[in-house]
Amino acid sequence: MEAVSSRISALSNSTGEFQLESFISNFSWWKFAVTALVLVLTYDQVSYQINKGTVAGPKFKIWPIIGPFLESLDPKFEEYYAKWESGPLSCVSIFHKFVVIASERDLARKIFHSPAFVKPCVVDVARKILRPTNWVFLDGKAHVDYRNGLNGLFTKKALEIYVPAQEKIIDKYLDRFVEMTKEEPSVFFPAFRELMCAISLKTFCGDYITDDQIKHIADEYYRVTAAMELVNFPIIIPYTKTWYGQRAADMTMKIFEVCAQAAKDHIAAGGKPTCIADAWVFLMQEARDNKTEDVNSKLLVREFSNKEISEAIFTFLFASQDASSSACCWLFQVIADRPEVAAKIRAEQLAVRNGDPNMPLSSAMIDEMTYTNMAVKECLRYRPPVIMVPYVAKKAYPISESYTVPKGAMIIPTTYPALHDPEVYDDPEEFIPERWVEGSKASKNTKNWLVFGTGTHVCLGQNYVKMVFAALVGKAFLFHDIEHTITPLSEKIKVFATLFPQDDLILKFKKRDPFAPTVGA
Ligand code: HEM
Repeated sequence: MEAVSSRISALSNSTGEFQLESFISNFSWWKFAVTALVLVLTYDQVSYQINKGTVAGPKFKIWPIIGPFLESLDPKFEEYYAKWESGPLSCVSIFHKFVVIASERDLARKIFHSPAFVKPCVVDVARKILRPTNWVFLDGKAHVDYRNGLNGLFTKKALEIYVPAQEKIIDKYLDRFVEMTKEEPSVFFPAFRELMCAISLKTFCGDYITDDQIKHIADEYYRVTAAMELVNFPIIIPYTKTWYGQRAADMTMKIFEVCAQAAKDHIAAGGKPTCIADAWVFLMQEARDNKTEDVNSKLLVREFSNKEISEAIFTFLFASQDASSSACCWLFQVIADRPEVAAKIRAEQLAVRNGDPNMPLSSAMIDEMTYTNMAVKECLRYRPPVIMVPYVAKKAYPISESYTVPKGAMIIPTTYPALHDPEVYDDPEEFIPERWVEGSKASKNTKNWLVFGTGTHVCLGQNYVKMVFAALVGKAFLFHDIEHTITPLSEKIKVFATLFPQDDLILKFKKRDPFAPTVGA
């Protein structure tokens, strides 16, 4: 009996081996490749279905593996808009990245306010460009503590210190714009990027940074923006976009390091703060000498190295440059197209200077510019520079009763839909500064005001932004006639990290008598 069964098993073994052998010998490479491909494609579609769950999105990944990668290289505002309209939560999958987009106000707010589940998501290459040691990559308590230490640089008292340096730069560039467009109108997208960069750099580094360095950084900075594409090769290869971006960032941080040391020398010699670098060193000194009662300032008690200060200042430039350039383009376009708004701004600018147009700017004066501030606020609502803020789920995140964002997925709160909500803003597609008068529906519904995000990562520079823009457009329109050449693309929106007019904004600046009657007020 045993002999029979062992023969049978030997036979079946040898048959099995024979079948396996012939299977392997018949299994050519192309069959292997096809099988592997089918498995990968099936896995890609199945994991997409599992992640997608109940949220809106294509039934299948129409482009297997890559998803809408090609569209992401040239993003269109209309495509984003269609996505937001497709449901309160919608999704896309690009390569291995699964992305959930929240277009409803309360869902967006919930994400901003869920630091236990989510943290800001930067493209992989950002860690290399901003350096892994940078404070922006801190999470939880470490982030809150570091950030509280920086708050002192953006208080009302601190912002006041930076106004004279900002005014000098504003005046210089406004004169340059007149000269630049003496013969004919010019495209202003690059000019406004340079202006924004110059204002930031003067605010951050005061007179420690030279005009040549400002020009050089402004010229090179676009390489940093260009390097931050959604999908990047994980290694920085020489002469690619990411390589140029990293070089531009390193060059800028080196300049900031030298400025940080100059600020330390200035404050040590008893100098008064004039810029952010000074203010930081000054607060550090006060904390060290135990001269401050402010709990947040006490967080600055340790010695921050020049490298650390330079990295943090670079994050201010990084956070501000694209968003501020976008806001600047829309503000000038929108006001130049509306003579009645320009007229009100001019009248107010003369009034806050008590009829003396040459009175230097101050933060108290900027506070008094009620209408100008409303125009700035309305422009930030009408064309919010940042329309989506990418976060990543640190763990499975139950965002609604029916949907849990999978761990590792990107989760993106939007700002645009809340800022164009017709229930809060009548005629949301119209630019109406008056909607912000005190006590109005718009100003009471603060939950919709997502221009600067909300929660633990809310924009550190938001008060700074409002002050700079009120100061800038105030002076620009008081002293200039600004003509906008309207083209069929002026109102069309281009996405380049933030939003811009598709024709890159064509303007002409002409000096005007600040006492000239304001037509249309
Ligand atoms: C119009 C101009 C600006 C807009 C629309 C804007 C908008 C934003 C938004 C939406 C966020 C994300 C907030 C969140 O996740 O809740 C942010 C973060 C940030 N912004 Fe701004 N920003 C502007 C200019 C600036 C400027 C001028 C500075 C600095 C001088 C700045 C510094 C920062 C920093 C440091 C963060 C990160 C804060 C953190 O992670 O704790 N921003 N900004």
